[in-house]
Amino acid sequence: MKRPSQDNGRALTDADAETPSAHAASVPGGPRTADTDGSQDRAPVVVGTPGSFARGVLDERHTALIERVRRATPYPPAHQRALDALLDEITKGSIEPLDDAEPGADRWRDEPYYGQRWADVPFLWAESFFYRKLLAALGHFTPGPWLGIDPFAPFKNAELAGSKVDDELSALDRLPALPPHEQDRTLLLSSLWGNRADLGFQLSAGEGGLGDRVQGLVVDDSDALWEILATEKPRGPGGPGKVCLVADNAGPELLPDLVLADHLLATGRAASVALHLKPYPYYVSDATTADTLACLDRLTGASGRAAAVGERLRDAVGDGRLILRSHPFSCAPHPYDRMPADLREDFASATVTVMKGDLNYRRLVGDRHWPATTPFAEATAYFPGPVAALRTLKCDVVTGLAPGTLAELDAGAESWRTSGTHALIQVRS
Ligand SMILES: O=P(O)(O)OC[C@H]1O[C@](O)(CO)[C@@H](O)[C@@H]1O
Repeated sequence: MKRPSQDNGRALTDADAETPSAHAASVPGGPRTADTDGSQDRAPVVVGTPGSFARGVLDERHTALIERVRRATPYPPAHQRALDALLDEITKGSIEPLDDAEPGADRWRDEPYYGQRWADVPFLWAESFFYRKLLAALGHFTPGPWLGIDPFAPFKNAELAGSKVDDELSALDRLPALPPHEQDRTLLLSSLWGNRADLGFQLSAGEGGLGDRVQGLVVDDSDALWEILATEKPRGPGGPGKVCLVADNAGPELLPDLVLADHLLATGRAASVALHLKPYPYYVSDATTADTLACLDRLTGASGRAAAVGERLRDAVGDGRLILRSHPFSCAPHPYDRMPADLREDFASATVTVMKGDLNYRRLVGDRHWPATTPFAEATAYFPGPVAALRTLKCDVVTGLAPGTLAELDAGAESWRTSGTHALIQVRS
């Protein structure tokens, strides 16, 4: 795999990345090359035919996930039967609405896709509704003994307890030896690459595990992000403002996100950080409030600098500088251009909103077949304030690539869009 040599005029050097080689994990269907197919430009991604990336997610990841969930927790017969019915529906049937008795079913009542084949509807909608139906099958919202039980908790807990996390937390002790700008960059990249810790993605990574990450970023607008956050800029009367950090995965991704949040607070880049979490378990490992509290415990239970970060963050929750939010729209099956007014106001009042991960990226740019060279600013023009995307590439959708970068990527490993080996930092000021 050749490395892209430049993007937006910036050299793609990245001393912090692990390795220059890319061993691409195989992704069913491989990438769509919509930019060479004018008829697909800007069309929403639909699940589509066998061989497409999206279809592979539905046919392979979702079916595998049902079996993993079933094995991880001893569910009673009614739940087992509901899982069987869901498996049957997604493999052979058409989309059935939620049962009228399901708590919160009214939120989904007016969706337009019931009765259609799963293959024929927007990918974003199909994935989101699958997770909602999985929770319904397991009684997650139904008053009773299974209310609020997270079916993904066994996987999340195992990952958070792992020794890889110990290593990453102890690496924080080496941070003070770096000059300030390198501390900034190390923590930003650690949050970015933490996005590979996505349990849904790992379901299809195969026995070889995740491919090696590629040195350098396909787009690196990090200077623009630090510029937005610059402490020496003239400030409003209240000094530094609020940063919205829209979290993605729990555990090994959320930990570096929390460390970054602490760094923004401690260095005066932010007076407060609003951490947007999922209101319920979603996309396997997406972070909820419970996952955040588990990460805070993991930090405070560590030694050295990690423990100090954990204590500071606990204090920050206590005095309102770290604000935990879980807006219902965070689990909605729609792009952010349909966000409700209260969420829009939250993002509009932030110095910058940092969107973590692949799904947030898809929702930010609308999960469309954009030509990959479409400016990121164009795809996010509707967003109510400065916005940054920190994402490893795990789906077909991408914007903001320089033509030369795109040509180099297309000449390399076929799966660069979906293998999680490449990453980007994009900013719209
Ligand atoms: O955790 P992330 O980075 O949002 O990724 C979610 C994953 O799920 C997908 O939406 C497909 O299941 C991919 O885009 C991505 O691999």
